[in-house]
Amino acid sequence: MAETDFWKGHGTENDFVLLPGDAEVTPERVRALCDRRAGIGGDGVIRAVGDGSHWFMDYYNADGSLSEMCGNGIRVFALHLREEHHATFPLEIGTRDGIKVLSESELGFSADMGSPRVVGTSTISVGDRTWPAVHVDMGNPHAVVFVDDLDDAGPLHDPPVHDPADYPDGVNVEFVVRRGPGHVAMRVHERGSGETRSCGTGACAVMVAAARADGAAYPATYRVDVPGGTLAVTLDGSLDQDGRVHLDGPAVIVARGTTAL
Ligand SMILES: N[C@@H](CCC[C@H](N)C(=O)O)C(=O)O
Repeated sequence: MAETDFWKGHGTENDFVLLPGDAEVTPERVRALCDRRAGIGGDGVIRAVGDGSHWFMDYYNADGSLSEMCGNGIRVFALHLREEHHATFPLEIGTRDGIKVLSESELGFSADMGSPRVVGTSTISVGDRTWPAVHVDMGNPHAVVFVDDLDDAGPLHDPPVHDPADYPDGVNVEFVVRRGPGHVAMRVHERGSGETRSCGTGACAVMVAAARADGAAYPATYRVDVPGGTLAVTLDGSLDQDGRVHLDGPAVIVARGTTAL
């Protein structure tokens, strides 16, 4: 594979390898880059496709599969564009789920994630345990499972079992506990990446499911704790009136270099 520049970054420890727009990307190359022992290591790869004024986040999961959207990745991508390409904000970024607008914030960056869709209910199983799940579409698919304790789901070495009729393209599964009013904590098993330290779209799905269950008054902001840190998620209006979700959190670049992987 031809040598290419790379950057490594994370948002609440959901970590990504960033590549320039002319880098060749194949599923094999994504897997090699994301390998935590033989590669750089990451939950996904982001290719920065653009011409200096229009940008597209070309996102891949660690197993080489595509996803429509990545909420933590888009903040890291925004930081990369500011540092390496002099991008100014607010900034429109294209994704497979359409255009997202990124703004600078006290925490780092805030992303307008659009209007969520609560599709219905489903079930999720791990081992001999089965829970009801709320199906939330954030552009990518999520199953939100309220549990008594975050350890209830066990070590999550294998993907939780979902109903393929509800999720024909697979699903990201969030296990959630309540910590207090407007405050939840979650673990996530990501489609294509396994258990990760955070998931931005997952935090949005969790907030939407929790606020809906709480009968929250809008705008509502929830603190969402993840193993890798804390995110703030705001729903600016009711779901019936196409309220939009805003995801706010940190972004960090930790390394840059070249790789022939
Ligand atoms: N970690 C991401 C979500 C990445 C995509 C996901 N695994 C999928 O396949 O939909 C986030 O921060 O949102």
